Amino acid sequence: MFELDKKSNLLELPEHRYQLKEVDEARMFREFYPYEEIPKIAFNNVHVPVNMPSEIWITDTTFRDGQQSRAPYTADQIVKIYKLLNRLGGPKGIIRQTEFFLYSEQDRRAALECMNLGYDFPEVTSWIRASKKDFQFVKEMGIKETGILVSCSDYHIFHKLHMKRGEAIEHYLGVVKDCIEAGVKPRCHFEDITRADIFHFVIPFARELMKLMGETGVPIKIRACDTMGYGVSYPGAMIPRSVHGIIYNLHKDADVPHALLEWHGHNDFYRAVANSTTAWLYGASAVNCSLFGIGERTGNTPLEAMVFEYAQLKGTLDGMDPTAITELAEYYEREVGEVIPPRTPFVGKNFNVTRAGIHADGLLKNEEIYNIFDTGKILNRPPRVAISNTSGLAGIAHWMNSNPALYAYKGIDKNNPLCIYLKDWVDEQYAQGRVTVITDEELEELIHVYEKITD
Ligand SMILES: CC(C)C(=O)C(=O)O
Repeated sequence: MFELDKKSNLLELPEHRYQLKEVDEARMFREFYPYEEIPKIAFNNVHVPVNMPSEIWITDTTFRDGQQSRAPYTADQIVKIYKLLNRLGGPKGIIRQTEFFLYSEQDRRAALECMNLGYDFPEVTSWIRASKKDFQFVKEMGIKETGILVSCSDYHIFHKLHMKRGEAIEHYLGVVKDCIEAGVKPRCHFEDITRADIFHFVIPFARELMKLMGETGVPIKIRACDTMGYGVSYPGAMIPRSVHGIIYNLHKDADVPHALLEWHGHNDFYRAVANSTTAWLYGASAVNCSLFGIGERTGNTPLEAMVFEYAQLKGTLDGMDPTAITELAEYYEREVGEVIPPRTPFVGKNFNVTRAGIHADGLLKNEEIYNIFDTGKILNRPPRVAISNTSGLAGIAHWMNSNPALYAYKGIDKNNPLCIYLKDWVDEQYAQGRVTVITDEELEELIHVYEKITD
């Protein structure tokens, strides 16, 4: 286990915690991020309590972070996806908000069309340049909340903004005040929080924001952005990489209410889902996600994954309709031109396709043996078997039974002569040196041949 040397000042004395600390040079947290080496996960064995809010929900960034990493959606595509998000999130609004760019005419038209549908959820919010003019514009469009970028690591403060920490806070507070004055609720995106000085920048700044909230009576949201996907959820891991540490301290040391705390993750180290669930468990009501995880670089937390995390944690889907996930995936592949990798959980073409004969045999005897849940009922995707050299007669019979195109053969037994005919052909293929799986189309064609021979 990686341990820091004793001189490390990462363990702060409590009385120093809430004070902004000016530094002459950017603090790059080289102990964790040496750059020319793999980042390190350090442990100090500080454990914080699980404290899941009674109400948790999902917010969506498909049209913001999602669109940053791909060709823009057309307005019609946005409206179609928005409608499906509404159906997926259900009447209780488990998918509570979604955020829109408002830069181009097309962005604005799409946002207005979605608002005109009159749905309660997901609420349309915005993402704009932080200027008085743009806040006014958001207000005029009837949008009640906007995201504002408040980058919080020295990487950004020193090397992008060329400011000192105090200056950055002054600047951000000015922007937030302008937003409130324009009559729009601010959502502060704490960019790069997993490389930020939590006790000497993040907490003092969050406390200033909470003070402003007290003075104005306007709720100020804090979105903790793990911009580079460095966050970890391991017990005893050190801040600023510890997701639970960040959420716990924002709630406890800066008094940010659960309902105003949100987590935004990235998947650079394959941790986006676990980190988002951790944020819920340790006190953030909201996790920000994008459909199929489409977002900058390796992407964001996949929204569909958090639907299933929600259902598992809460023991209920709470009115969400996951069959909309299947429709969204089909729509993305058919109309949006996105290729969903076939092994992607819940949505990939093969997520519940079994290949090995022994597994297919089990699936045929009892579906539950090799299917994660009733994917037919919950996602409208019954489990399937793909045919290969290991499928066997049972696999072929299951493939026939689960193929909607072969309705006439429903209930066919593995000893039926047609199954034996197909298996002989499959065996012959592999005997001749084939290395790929057999496609549905090939087998369907062969069935037509068999029907003709036996007619
Ligand atoms: C730009 C910010 C808000 C972001 O999306 C992130 O930090 O990932």
